[in-house]
Amino acid sequence: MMYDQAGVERAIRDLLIAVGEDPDREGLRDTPARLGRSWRELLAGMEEDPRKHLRTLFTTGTDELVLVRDIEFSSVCEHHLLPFRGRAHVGYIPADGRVTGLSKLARVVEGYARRPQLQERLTSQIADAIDGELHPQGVIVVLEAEHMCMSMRGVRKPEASTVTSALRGILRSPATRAETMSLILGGHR
Ligand SMILES: Nc1nc2c(ncn2[C@@H]2O[C@H](COP(=O)(O)OP(=O)(O)OP(=O)(O)O)[C@@H](O)[C@H]2O)c(=O)[nH]1
Ligand SMILES: [Zn+2]
Repeated sequence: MMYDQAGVERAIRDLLIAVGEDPDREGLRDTPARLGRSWRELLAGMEEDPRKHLRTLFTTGTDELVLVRDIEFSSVCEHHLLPFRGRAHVGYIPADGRVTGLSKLARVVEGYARRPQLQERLTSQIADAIDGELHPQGVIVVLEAEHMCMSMRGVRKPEASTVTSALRGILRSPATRAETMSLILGGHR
C-alpha cells in the first residue's frame, strides 16, 4: 500500500482534537501536513526492499571478516510509535571472496529501521538479508539502542541501553563469535 499523506494528515488533526488542542490555532495549523511528511520519512523503509542494496557484489581474493561498526540508526517502536535510536555493528565472513559495498550494509540497516519495529526483529532482518543475498560463511549483527518509550515515559530509565544480536553460520560458534564480539566492543569508549 502506498503512503496516504492526506489520510495521515486527517488522523493527526483528529489526534490534536482528541488530546484537547485546537488544530486551527496558528502554531498547529501546518502540523498535520508537516508531521505527515515526517512520518513518511521515518517509515520510508516500508516502500523499499532493503535486500536490493546487497545485489551490488564484488569479488575479492580473501574470505576474512568485514565489519562496519557504529552505524547510527533511528527506528520507531511498534508498541508506542516512539523512536528508538542507537548504533548497529554489522559484520560477515565472505564465502568465495564475495563481498558487497560497505555503504550497502548501512543502507540495509536504514531500510529495515525505517518501519514500525521491534529491536529484535530489526536485528534478525539485517542478518537474514546479508545471509540470504551474500551466502557468506557467517554473519554478526549487534544493535545497541535507547528506547524513548523507556526513557520519556513508562518506566523512565533514560540511560538504559538495549543490546541485541543475531548470528548466522560460523559466527554462531563460540570461538569465532568471541573474537568478533571483542572487535565490536573493543572500539568502545
Ligand atoms: N522486546 C521488545 N520490547 C519492546 C521494544 N520496544 C518497546 N518494547 C516494550 O514493549 C512493551 C509493551 O508493554 P505493554 O505492557 O503492552 O505497554 P505499556 O503499558 O506501555 O508498558 P510500559 O512501557 O512498561 O509502561 C514494553 O515493555 C516496552 O518496553 C522492542 O524493540 N523489543
Ligand atoms: Zn515502545
